[in-house]
Amino acid sequence: MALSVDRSVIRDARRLVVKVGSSSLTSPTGGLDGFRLQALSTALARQALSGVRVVLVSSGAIAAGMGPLGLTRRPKDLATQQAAASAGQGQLMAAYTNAFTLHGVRVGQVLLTADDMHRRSHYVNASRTLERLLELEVVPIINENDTVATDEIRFGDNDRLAALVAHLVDADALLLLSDVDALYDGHPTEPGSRPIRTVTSAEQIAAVDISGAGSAVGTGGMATKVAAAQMATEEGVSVLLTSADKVTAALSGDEVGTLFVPTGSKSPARRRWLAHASSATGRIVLDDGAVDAVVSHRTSLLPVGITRIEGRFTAGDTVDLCDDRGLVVARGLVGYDAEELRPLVGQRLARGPRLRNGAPAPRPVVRRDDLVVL
Ligand SMILES: Nc1ncnc2c1ncn2[C@@H]1O[C@H](COP(=O)(O)OP(=O)(O)O)[C@@H](O)[C@H]1O
Ligand SMILES: N[C@@H](CCC(=O)OP(=O)(O)O)C(=O)O
Repeated sequence: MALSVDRSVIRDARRLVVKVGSSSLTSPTGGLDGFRLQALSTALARQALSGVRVVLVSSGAIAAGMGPLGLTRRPKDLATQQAAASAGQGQLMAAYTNAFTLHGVRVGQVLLTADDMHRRSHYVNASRTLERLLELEVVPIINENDTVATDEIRFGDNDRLAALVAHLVDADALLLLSDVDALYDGHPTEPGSRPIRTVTSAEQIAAVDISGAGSAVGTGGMATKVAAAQMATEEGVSVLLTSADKVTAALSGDEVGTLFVPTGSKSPARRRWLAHASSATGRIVLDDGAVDAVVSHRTSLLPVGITRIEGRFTAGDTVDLCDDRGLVVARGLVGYDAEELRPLVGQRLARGPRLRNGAPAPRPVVRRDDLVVL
């Protein structure tokens, strides 16, 4: 696959997801910075008016809610974060609605929790809604539904959410806008740190220090941005990371920021969901023969290859398929309830489609079309 390392892929993207972090929308004392939000909205409205399908993933609800709640620092406990998000999300959407409306562009609020991605039916529903908004030439503005997201069902950060949205809407490109203009080969505050212009593989930046704390109002930090870029590029999406004040240059394809080049090609939507958005409710341990069959030959998983099952899953759930050392080698939709499958574990098939006791051969535990090798 020819490596496209120039930024025209961002300029020419017909479907573009843009993620903007809290630090790029708020003033140093917290609260929304109307000027910065307006500047971003103008750039994105112009892109939308040129015919590009734009989806905005915007942080900033918690930061926007700090002022009204009299908070001078980002709250650390979940309940106060949720209260701040509740007070701030409305302000965030009001500001975006006014800013985009100045350009005659309509926006729509979409709040998601990780559960909306984990459940296949919810994922398909979110995809359908976003598709309809784009057809109606509305710019969807997405944020995590912080007010109802509990620890178990949080995305945790909008960088990961943005990568999942890029999969969901079949984006050509993902633009990550932050308070730093690129990924640096060391913490940007360290003397001698230099921007990395192009990333072609995870190995290339494995040694880069991205652990440094993010902004006072942010959640993700650089680690979540790199993880999001890798999740997107695995599925053929080009990713550009730069600062929000460079959005116009980025959308023009100028040589700004760090470009993460696609490392894989787009897989079918169902496999994309299985590999990145689904969440396993159980584990099935395979013997070596079954691992080879599933991983190397992409066959369905039959009871005979199973040595153990863990968890209380039901038919249709997502389960992890592991080898005997516990390494997850694949993920798939299981065709049995755990209690129904337990007695069949290890069952040897007689020759042909019958068990030794003459009973008809059981249906596959995970059909080949319902599994993805990780
Ligand atoms: N190697 C690195 N290159 C660039 N920035 C880094 C690096 N390591 C840590 N950072 C920090 O990550 C921060 C961006 O994360 P964050 O503050 O959460 O932004 P946002 O609010 O946009 O999500 C930068 O401000 C920077 O201080
Ligand atoms: N949903 C949260 C954003 C969480 C988040 O990822 O923030 P950031 O690291 O600034 O992108 C909010 O709106 O404040």
